[in-house]
Amino acid sequence: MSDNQADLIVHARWIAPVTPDSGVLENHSLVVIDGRIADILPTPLAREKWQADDPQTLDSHLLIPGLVNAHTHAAMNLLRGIADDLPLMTWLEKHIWPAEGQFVSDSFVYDGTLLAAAEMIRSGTTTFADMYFFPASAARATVEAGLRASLFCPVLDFPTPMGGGPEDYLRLATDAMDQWRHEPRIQIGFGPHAPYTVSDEPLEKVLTLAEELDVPVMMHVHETAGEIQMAVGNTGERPLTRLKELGLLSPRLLAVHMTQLTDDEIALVAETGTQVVHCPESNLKLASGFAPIEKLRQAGVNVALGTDGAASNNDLDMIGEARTAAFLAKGVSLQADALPAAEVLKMATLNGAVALGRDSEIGSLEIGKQADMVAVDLNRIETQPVYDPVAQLVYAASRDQVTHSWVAGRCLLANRQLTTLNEALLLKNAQQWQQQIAGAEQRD
Ligand SMILES: CSC[C@H]1O[C@@H](n2cnc3c(O)ncnc32)[C@H](O)[C@@H]1O
Ligand SMILES: [Zn+2]
Repeated sequence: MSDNQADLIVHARWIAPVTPDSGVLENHSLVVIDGRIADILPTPLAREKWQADDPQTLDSHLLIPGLVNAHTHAAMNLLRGIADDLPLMTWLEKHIWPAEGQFVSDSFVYDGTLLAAAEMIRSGTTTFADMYFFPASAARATVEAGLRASLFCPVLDFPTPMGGGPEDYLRLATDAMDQWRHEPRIQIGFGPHAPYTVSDEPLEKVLTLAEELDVPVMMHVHETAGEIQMAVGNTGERPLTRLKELGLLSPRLLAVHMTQLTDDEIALVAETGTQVVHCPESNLKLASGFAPIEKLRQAGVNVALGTDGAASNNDLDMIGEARTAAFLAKGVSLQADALPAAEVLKMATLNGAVALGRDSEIGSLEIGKQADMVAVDLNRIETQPVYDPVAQLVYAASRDQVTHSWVAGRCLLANRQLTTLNEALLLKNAQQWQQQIAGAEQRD
């Protein structure tokens, strides 16, 4: 027996490390020490070289890097189904913003983020990028769930339950950065909502602070044709031109949606190294348009994948989102080879980590990186037989096939059981919020 003691060993039927030249490894094992990947090697060798108290043998499973949901509004899980089948601005102005104005609070965000965390863990996400109110409550929920998050603090021109205006929002954001700077699983950034809700002066302050503090910035950009028409009507300029003039286009910016792009704008996004986050299901459901993903990729832009919030998607299922992204890219480009399965898996993992500036730690399964990974059982009627495990994951598997999840080597899902969260309590809280919110809607 070997004297190389590991904290965790996973013997997997397949491992997709999402590294440039490794493809899919068959009958390999992944070894974890102190939360990091210490070794990846053929299982017979691993059995000789390493030992662990409770090795996991997952002999019909594909092990992948934890999925990185690069854009969501986690607490909006409590608003799932409140307003459907509407275009963006009607949805926001007539339903979502009034509901948020009435109900969003510290406890709403804490309970909503915990509910979302459970859904994310059960569907293979280990890191999420969130843009929502009361980020300190979201951070508390994230730490309790054991997930990793990049929390983008809102900045808007107008008052909300969280603050009276830009000065408040900027102060709250820098306070949150200070408060969470010692928690390695939490990253805090700035989240100016959109070009149509944030004026030039606060955007200039966001840029100065983001550069000074070296943090990322996330913004909804070019989500609909209406957004462009409104900006051109009011200022004569398209929003992306304005952001360029303000100096915001850079690798620090995660531009979410980007469904309306000219070829020149695609070149500009590529030149400036701006990150794009694609949310195909939200764009489809709100009838916002289609992001030209294949053109962006061909231009060398890093494209990550996000679900957006559960009130516009209506789920936080990154496996489903990956399938939609692949099909949509093929449909929009009329090229069947657009966004192949391995590329879309990279978009859902490593590209998200790159967009968040966290790829030295997460996004792929490599020695030295954090042991953030999930196992998907392919031994189901729906995914047998297996010729290509990554194609099976993207084109045929469902999120309920995610059996195990680990963040920094800590198990958050074991045989589909949540280990950090109390499912019964989450359900009870969700139902209580529904009664309160639906009751108020009836009285209005
Ligand atoms: C400033 S906190 C986030 C803010 O964004 C709203 N929101 C959710 N989804 C979208 C979307 O697709 N486009 C624009 N704004 C969105 C959310 O309700 C919060 O108010
Ligand atoms: Zn959004």
